[in-house]
Formats: sequence, structure tokens, C-alpha cells
Amino acid sequence: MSKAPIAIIGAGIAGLSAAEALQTAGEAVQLFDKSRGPGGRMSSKRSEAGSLDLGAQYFTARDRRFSETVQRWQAQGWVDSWSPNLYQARSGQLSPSTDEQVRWVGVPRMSAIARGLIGDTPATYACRITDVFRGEAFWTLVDADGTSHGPFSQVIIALPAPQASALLATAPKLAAVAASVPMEPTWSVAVAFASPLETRVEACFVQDDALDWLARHRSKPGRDDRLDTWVLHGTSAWSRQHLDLPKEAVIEQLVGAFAELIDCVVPETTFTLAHRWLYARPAQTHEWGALADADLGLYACGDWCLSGRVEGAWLSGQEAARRLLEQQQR
Ligand SMILES: Cc1cc2nc3c(=O)[nH]c(=O)nc-3n(C[C@H](O)[C@H](O)[C@H](O)COP(=O)(O)OP(=O)(O)OC[C@H]3O[C@@H](n4cnc5c(N)ncnc54)[C@H](O)[C@@H]3O)c2cc1C
Ligand SMILES: NC(=O)C1=CN([C@@H]2O[C@H](COP(=O)(O)OP(=O)(O)OC[C@H]3O[C@@H](n4cnc5c(N)ncnc54)[C@H](OP(=O)(O)O)[C@@H]3O)[C@@H](O)[C@H]2O)CC=C1
Repeated sequence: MSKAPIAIIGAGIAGLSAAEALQTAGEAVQLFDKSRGPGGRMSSKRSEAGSLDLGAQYFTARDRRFSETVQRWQAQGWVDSWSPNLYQARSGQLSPSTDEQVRWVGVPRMSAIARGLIGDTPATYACRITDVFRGEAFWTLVDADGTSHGPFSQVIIALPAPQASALLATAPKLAAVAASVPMEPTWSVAVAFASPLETRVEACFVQDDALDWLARHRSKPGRDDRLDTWVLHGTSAWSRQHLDLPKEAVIEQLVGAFAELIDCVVPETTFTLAHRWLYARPAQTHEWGALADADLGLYACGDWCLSGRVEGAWLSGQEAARRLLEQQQR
């Protein structure tokens, strides 16, 4: 009889990283995600202004293993470096803020990385897992429609901490650790103009009440440049305070803050879109790598186990896979 596969809940970069490491080691995996495709916070949204990166804007690679992986992604044509005219804004004052940091983006959109990584890995989408339980030898997952999935030999939960905690009931200690990680929201707005704004700014780290970041979409490699589209992110504090504000009001306030900040005339918008990320980033970084109850065969990973960035999420997926494989060899 062939061995039961390993279930991975969450097809963001952490789940995909774990899936790749396990498949490379000869294990069979099955991914589940509540969205219509992979990528999670690294996905891109299709819109009338083209495909937009509303979540992760770029990523850096400081760890050697991740750097080597990103080089491989670049060779496969999934990523390219992005060197925008970088600015900062402090107390409403814009100033150039060029640096030497290499920043990476998916091409032609951020979701290209997840699309590349998933390959032909078995994945079930639009499937929100609501329960994870273990019988005598195997694991079963239950989704929001009440459908059961299994049997599975082990389970990796690769979700933001509050969502992971809800599925970790079988391992109360892991559930408690995940429940101890608050995650901050981010309101993300895309705004497009029919003719290009007369500014050199292509990206800006903002320290403001409302705005945290802005990026000019067309400055990224491979993007559609028919419109001059900008992505604006609210700060964690502002996003938390305005969590339930209607999207139109969020757009009005963030585009208003953008118009005050940017050093040029801002004309009528031709397109706007708002997206609320409820669990955008962990409030602090951690050094857990991944969480494991190896005897049970239950693991948890995600950006919140490390740095709250793309690199941290990828490394956490690797660590969950490493611990699972180590336990199998015992
Ligand atoms: C607005 C924003 C800007 C960011 N900017 C940057 C940046 O510039 N640089 C950077 O390095 N990082 C950035 N990040 C952070 C980065 O995107 C994350 O650290 C990383 O993508 C997290 O990956 P993950 O796999 O841990 O989680 P996720 O990407 O959240 O993946 C979790 C997956 O689980 C799925 N899921 C959730 N619950 C269930 C369930 N019950 N059943 C099934 N599936 C479920 C979700 O649909 C999702 O696909 C940003 C994030 C946001 C939101
Ligand atoms: N919005 C979210 O939910 C969210 C945003 N995240 C952002 O992701 C990047 C990733 O961080 P990383 O360490 O990989 O990148 P950087 O080294 O580019 O930026 C880190 C912070 O350092 C400051 N910084 C960096 N370069 C400059 C510069 N040339 N001029 C001014 N400041 C710079 C900046 O911090 P401040 O805004 O100055 O406080 C960068 O933020 C990072 O931008 C996160 O904010 C991650 C997860 C969720």
C-alpha cells in the first residue's frame, strides 16, 4: 500500500516552500487553500488596471539559502530585481533615499513565484479547512462545506498565526504559542491615472499617520504601463483604527494623504481599488523557525515564526519540512 500523503494547509510562500522541500525528498503532498489560487499575501489581483500587487511589494534576501533560491527563481524567469527611484517622507517632507539594497519582485506580477513553485503539485482551492483531527494512525481535514479530506500521514499548517491557532486544537501547546502572536492589519489601495504623474518618485517609505508606503506599479519590471498606477499602504496603526471603514472612505483618505505628500499635481483618478489584509504582519519577529509536535505529526509554519517577511515565510516552510523529515528518519 502506498503511504498517505502529507497535507499542507495554506498555499502561501511558507506552504509552497515546505511542499517543495518535501517533494524534493520524495514525499507526496496535498495542498489546500481557501483562495482561488496560490500565493496568499504574495498574490496579485486582476483588475481593469491590469494585475496589481496589493500585498507584498518586493522582498530582500539576506539568508544564504534564500539568496540561492532567489537566484534560481531568477534563472527560471519568475523574479527580477527592482531598483526604483526610492524616496522617504518624514514630517511630510519628501527626499531621495537611494540605497544599495537589492530588492526582488515576481515578474510580470508577484504571483508568478507561487505559480512557478506550485507546478503540478496537487492542490485543492476554494477550500477553507475548519477542522484538523487525528484518528489512530492518520489525519483527516474537514472543510467549511463539511467535506472530509484524507487520510494524511502528517499535517503542516501554513497560515497566519490567528488562523493557525484555530486549527491546532489537537496540540494545545502549539495552539497557545500561535494564539500569542498578534497580527496587524494593512489597508492597501491601488489608484490609477490616465496620464503619468510628473514626479520622479517610484517608491517611498513614509512615516506618517496614515501612509506607510507607496509604489509606482510601472516602475517594476514587466508591468502593464497603460495607466500610471500606484499602490498605497496604510500604517498598521491607521489600518487598525480604520478596520471597518467602507472601502470608498479608505480610498478617499489614503489617496488624499498621497496627494498631499507627492511633489506634483494629482489629477482625477481613473481607477481605484481597496483591499483589507486582516493579518498582514506579525506585531513582533520571532526565532521559532517552525512549531512542531513531532510525535503527533503536526507542524505549523509561516512568516510569524520568523521575520514577518517573504524571506521569513520561505525559511519557516523549509524548517517545518526539515523537522518533519528528521522525525521520519528516527
Ligand atoms: C500589504 C502587505 C505588504 C507586504 N509587503 C511586504 C514586502 O514588501 N516585503 C516582504 O518581504 N513581505 C511583505 N509582506 C509580508 C509577506 O507578504 C508575508 O510575510 C508572506 O507572504 C507570508 O507568507 P505565508 O505563507 O506565511 O502566509 P500567507 O501568504 O498568508 O499564506 C497563507 C495561506 O493560507 C490560506 N488560508 C488561510 N486560512 C485558511 C484555511 N482555514 N484553510 C485553507 N487555507 C487557508 C490563505 O488563503 C493563504 O493563501 C507584506 C504583506 C502584506 C499583507
Ligand atoms: N504593510 C505590510 O503589511 C507589511 C509590510 N512589510 C514591508 O516589507 C518590507 C520588507 O522589509 P525588508 O527588510 O525586506 O526590506 P527593506 O530593507 O527594504 O526595508 C526595511 C525597512 O527599513 C527602512 N528602509 C529601508 N531602506 C530604506 C531607505 N532607502 N530609506 C528609508 N528607509 C528605508 C524602512 O523602514 P521605515 O519605513 O524607514 O521605518 C523599511 O520598511 C518593509 O518595507 C516592510 O515595511 C512587511 C510585512 C508586512
